[in-house]
Amino acid sequence: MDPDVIREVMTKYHTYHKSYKTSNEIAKMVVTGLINKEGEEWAKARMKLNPAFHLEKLKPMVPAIQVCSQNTLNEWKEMAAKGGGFCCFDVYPYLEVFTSSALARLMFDSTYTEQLKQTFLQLSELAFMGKLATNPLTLPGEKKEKGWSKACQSGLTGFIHARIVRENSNDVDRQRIIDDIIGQCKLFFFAGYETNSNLLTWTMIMLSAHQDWQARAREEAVQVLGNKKEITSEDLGKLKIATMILNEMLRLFPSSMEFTRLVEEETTLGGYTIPKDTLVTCPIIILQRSTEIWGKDAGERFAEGIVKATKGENVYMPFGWGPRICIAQNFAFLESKTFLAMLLLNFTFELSPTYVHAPFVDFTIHPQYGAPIVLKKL
Ligand code: HEM
Repeated sequence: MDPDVIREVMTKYHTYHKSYKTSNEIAKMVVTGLINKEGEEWAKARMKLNPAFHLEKLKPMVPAIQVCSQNTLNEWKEMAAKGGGFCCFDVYPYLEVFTSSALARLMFDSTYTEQLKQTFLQLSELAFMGKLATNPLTLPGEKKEKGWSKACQSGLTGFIHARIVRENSNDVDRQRIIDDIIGQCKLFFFAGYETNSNLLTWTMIMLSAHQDWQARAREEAVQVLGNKKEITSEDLGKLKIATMILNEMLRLFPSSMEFTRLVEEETTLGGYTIPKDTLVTCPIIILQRSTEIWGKDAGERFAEGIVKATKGENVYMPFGWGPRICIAQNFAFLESKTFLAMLLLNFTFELSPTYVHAPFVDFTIHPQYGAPIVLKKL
């Protein structure tokens, strides 16, 4: 797989379209917002959304992410207290709740209320059905999904109304704005909760297996954060070991193994003629896992950043590449680093003997049998 060919596919977004066209009704409910747009329509929508994801705009969110992290860790502390300082459980579902609650902050500036939790649960049911709906056939159970879709729609409408009222923007065509925002919210939820919980889950699994790195990351967290009550984005910027670890996790377990694009007009690529209506797949996992390119393991590879680690080559794309690169990578890092640092300050952890290493791929790469981990309160 030639990295330059992948670069070409990912960069020329007018020629290589995201291939989310489907006649399946469930998939249509799931694939909404920015990801469903092409050409000028996409460019306009992306331009509107970009500022909300600039690092400067996101920095003030760190305290709210810290509260979400603390809530999850408090639950773990309670479990540990009952077990004499130890607990053992599958961390994956808890990390999904954590990432959902952080998204609630991002989207609605709201805590993770019971009502929002219900809406997100319905959305994740829809996402699950969406994964099954990768063929054009109508699946049994679709009627139920329509019910969920309606319920999500009305749940989200409530939260958006509350925010519009709070922000006093009552002088415009509300329904149009609301429909548009709902589409984006659904997408942010689908794109954001599983990707980030996967990243944190693999990080916990791998740091359990590599205690030396866990110790290094903890030492750094203690040095940078000590007993600080409130974490800032500047603190997070100093967590170099944590950043190296997260980069390596995204190399080994990228959420998307491959990117698929649809060629709508005949074109040429890498010396080949590609006929109209062909799907082109870029399997980035092959590049990111190539021992020829990367050697055997991470070592200190990411110590001086991604450009040095890749020697400037286009071989590392966990957030995609080109104009349609992930809009929220800054948010993903703020969220993951905050949680990881707080986790390291509160617990040591190792793999449960029941853990089975079985990376499983549907839309994302996650552990097929969960992530049972033994945590010890520090
Ligand atoms: C570790 C976390 C994440 C990873 C690894 C990740 C990965 C990706 C990748 C690979 C793409 C490009 C897909 C393609 O080109 O086919 C993408 C796009 C996107 N991501 Fe993320 N993502 C993460 C977190 C998030 C979060 C938290 C959000 C929302 C809050 C989000 C929202 C989006 C959106 C809206 C797009 C579409 C951009 C466009 O088409 O212009 N992602 N993401």
